[in-house]
Amino acid sequence: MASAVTSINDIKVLKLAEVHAKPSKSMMSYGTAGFRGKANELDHIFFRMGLLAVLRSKCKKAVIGVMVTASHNPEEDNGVKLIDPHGEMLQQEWEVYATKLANVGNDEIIKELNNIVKLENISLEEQATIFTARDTRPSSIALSQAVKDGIAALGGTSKDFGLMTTPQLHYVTCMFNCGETDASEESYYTHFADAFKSLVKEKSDSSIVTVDCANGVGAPKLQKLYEHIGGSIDLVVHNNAEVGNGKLNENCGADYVKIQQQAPVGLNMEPYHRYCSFDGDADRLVYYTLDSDCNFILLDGDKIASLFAHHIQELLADAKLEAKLGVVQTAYANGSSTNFLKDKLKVEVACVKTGVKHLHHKAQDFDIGIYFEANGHGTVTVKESWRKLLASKTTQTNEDEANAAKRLQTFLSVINEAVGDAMSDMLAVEAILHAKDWGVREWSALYTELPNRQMKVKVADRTVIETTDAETRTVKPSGLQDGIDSLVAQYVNGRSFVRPSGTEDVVRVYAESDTQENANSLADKVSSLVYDLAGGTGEKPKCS
Ligand SMILES: CC(=O)N[C@H]1[C@@H](OP(=O)(O)O)O[C@H](CO)[C@@H](O)[C@@H]1O
Ligand SMILES: [Mg+2]
Repeated sequence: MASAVTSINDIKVLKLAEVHAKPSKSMMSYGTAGFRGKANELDHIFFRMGLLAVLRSKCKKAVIGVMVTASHNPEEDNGVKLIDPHGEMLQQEWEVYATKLANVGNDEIIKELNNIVKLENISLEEQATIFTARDTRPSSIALSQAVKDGIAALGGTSKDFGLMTTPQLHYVTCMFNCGETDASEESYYTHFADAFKSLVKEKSDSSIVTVDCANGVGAPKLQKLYEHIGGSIDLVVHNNAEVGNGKLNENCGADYVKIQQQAPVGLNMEPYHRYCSFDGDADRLVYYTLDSDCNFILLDGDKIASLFAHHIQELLADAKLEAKLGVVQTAYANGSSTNFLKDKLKVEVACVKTGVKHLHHKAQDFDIGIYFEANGHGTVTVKESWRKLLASKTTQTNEDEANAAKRLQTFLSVINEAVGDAMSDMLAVEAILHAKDWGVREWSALYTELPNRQMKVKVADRTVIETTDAETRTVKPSGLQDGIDSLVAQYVNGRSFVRPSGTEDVVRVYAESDTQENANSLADKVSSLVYDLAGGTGEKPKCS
């Protein structure tokens, strides 16, 4: 353990800050999921996030996680995010400190740190422990070291878990702070594999799942999970950089499949067989298959949320249990999924801004909150008070009701509540399909998506676009929203919105309509409008 400190050791911090010097022009902000950018421009940010994690740990008197990953971004990028004690994303007020600390000159670092200490009333005598982990990017090793240098500079202790998926680091951070002092990667596998094996005792004929791991950290970790699961499921790992020569996220992974609406590279699909994709740090999951005419069918985050809601609702009814059940989505959710949840299942649906921190927060308003981004990032949260109610139901005399309560309890234990987790969500999907004796065909028939299209527009400065109403409408630049409104009015079931990305240097355009042709055409027209009114650069984007 490092010795307690009563004031910031200026000399030590400044010496290491020189080693991890900030390029003079660099200005970055803590975005949708932490800092992201070109890996070779980020060294100072990682060092400073090590510093910040120490203050956060002292402030919360708990272990804090720091994950080194840029998720679905290209291999050349990297990123860093802090994980709060219960495995949640960093509290939003601290994102402001993170941005400030990332952008000050080296000479102002000490002032900024002292400022946070004062504002948050942090006792520097507290011990600080930080868990770190990284994805498979070549740059991640050196950038993890920069984080550890930051931790050491402020006298914190770091424990490096090495290669891990993002949800694994969330899980071990949460478990350790909940009192499981031997929380480890191994305890992650044991927990989820045991939960799955008690839900699925025998594999069914249709349970071969081919998993595209995006050539990322998900591949070796899924292999390990599979070793713990034994004979309950057949998994085939595809796009594993350890055995092939594929590049991280290149023409593969959940983001590629969702946006391109096509299979990842090298996958030969058969009608109605089961396929899914993780993203680069394995916190997103999408399923897909082919129909009998070999049309590509995507079962994305919206379909997963709908399947979860359908199943949980059934178990609640069987157990005769009341619960405030809600689903949280973003504007990217397909209109048909929202209608299905509201009109067919009669479930409350909330729409919040993009970024799981917003969804997670809102989900906690419900006894059982299911949240998913359409891209496949999501999970289920359960209120502690309601969990107790469920536990008491499992011991009631009515056997059928008690058994249904037990099934729900076990189902909830296969979910990683701390954060969306591709591996645990995949187990949850497989457990539901097994319980219902469904294949992808039955699952996909829950509702039919409205055709949609997403596009990216490059502009000189994406901050010229400002949004409101959970990012569904723009307020700046002037004329853009009016233009979008009049285009949307020309399409049957038209819907479109634009927002600056928080992880890439682009403006995202989303469009939905009655046919794919119309969705493409609306997306093209809105993209062109963004290009003209928001300072587009390079070639005008076109999807059709
Ligand atoms: C449309 C879309 O998929 N946006 C993604 C993407 O954020 P942007 O702010 O849109 O770049 O990355 C986030 C982090 O992974 C994820 O939470 C979010 O859903
Ligand atoms: Mg990710």
